[in-house]
Amino acid sequence: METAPRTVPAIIVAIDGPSGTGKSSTSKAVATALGLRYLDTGAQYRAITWWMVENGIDTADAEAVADAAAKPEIVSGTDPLAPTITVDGIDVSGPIRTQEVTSKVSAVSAVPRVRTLITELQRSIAAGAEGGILVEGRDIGTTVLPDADLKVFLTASPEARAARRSGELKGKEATDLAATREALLRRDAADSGRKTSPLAKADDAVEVDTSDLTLQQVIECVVTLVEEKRALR
Ligand SMILES: Nc1ncnc2c1ncn2[C@@H]1O[C@H](COP(=O)(O)OP(=O)(O)OP(=O)(O)O)[C@@H](O)[C@H]1O
Ligand SMILES: Nc1ccn([C@@H]2O[C@H](COP(=O)(O)O)[C@@H](O)[C@H]2O)c(=O)n1
Repeated sequence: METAPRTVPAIIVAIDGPSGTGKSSTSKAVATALGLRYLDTGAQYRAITWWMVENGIDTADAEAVADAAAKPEIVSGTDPLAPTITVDGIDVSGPIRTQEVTSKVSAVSAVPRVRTLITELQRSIAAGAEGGILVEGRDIGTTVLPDADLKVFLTASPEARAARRSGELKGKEATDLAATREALLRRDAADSGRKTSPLAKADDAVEVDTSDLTLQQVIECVVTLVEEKRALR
């Protein structure tokens, strides 16, 4: 008797956590290893922030941001080996990483209308990912995909995160460790303190403290968690 080939059911994985805890690096590697699509939701909030700046909208004016929020068309490519992000057809993968965008993104992402629109976009991308998807951000497990099969919440000490970020910036911008640490903590405080869908750990998320783990160890840990979930389905 012929047996049908065993298909792996699509799995939805949510990875959340504060800035610099390793969400993007871990998520891309895990999605690549397991054949999942990958969505960087921070890039989407950065993209809408970039558009506001480009179009002269005061990002501190929540009403102006809300009024303009539906205008840009944001498109995310979900190949974990080459994720892409465009706004109205323009590749913004570089410009969304500037200091200016980083310093303004928390204000823009706190505007409820922005969150509603971006959350809808994220849910439609996840629903269309036939082979499963890994979505990383701040509110994926709590709000965007509360029924995700696996939720992981990455943490790391502010010192470890600042050291990692300073390592990235070396040679490009000033690498003052204390200033980097303060900037990270300021962004976390704004993201955790907003009213709508703040940065938070879902009750059913597995917390992984990455402070003393190498990136490879974190990747292996998350791969194991996904494989355990898959085995149960
Ligand atoms: N466990 C780890 N050990 C050492 N370095 C790490 C580890 N995890 C990530 N890194 C490094 O830390 C930096 C930040 O990682 P990454 O961008 O993945 O974090 P993030 O949580 O996605 O940050 P953000 O939310 O600000 O986008 C990168 O340079 C990455 O290579
Ligand atoms: N689910 C999310 C993801 C991100 N944000 C906001 O975007 C900022 C940038 O995120 P990075 O991961 O690229 O650093 C982040 O500071 C948040 O303000 C969000 O609100 N929800």
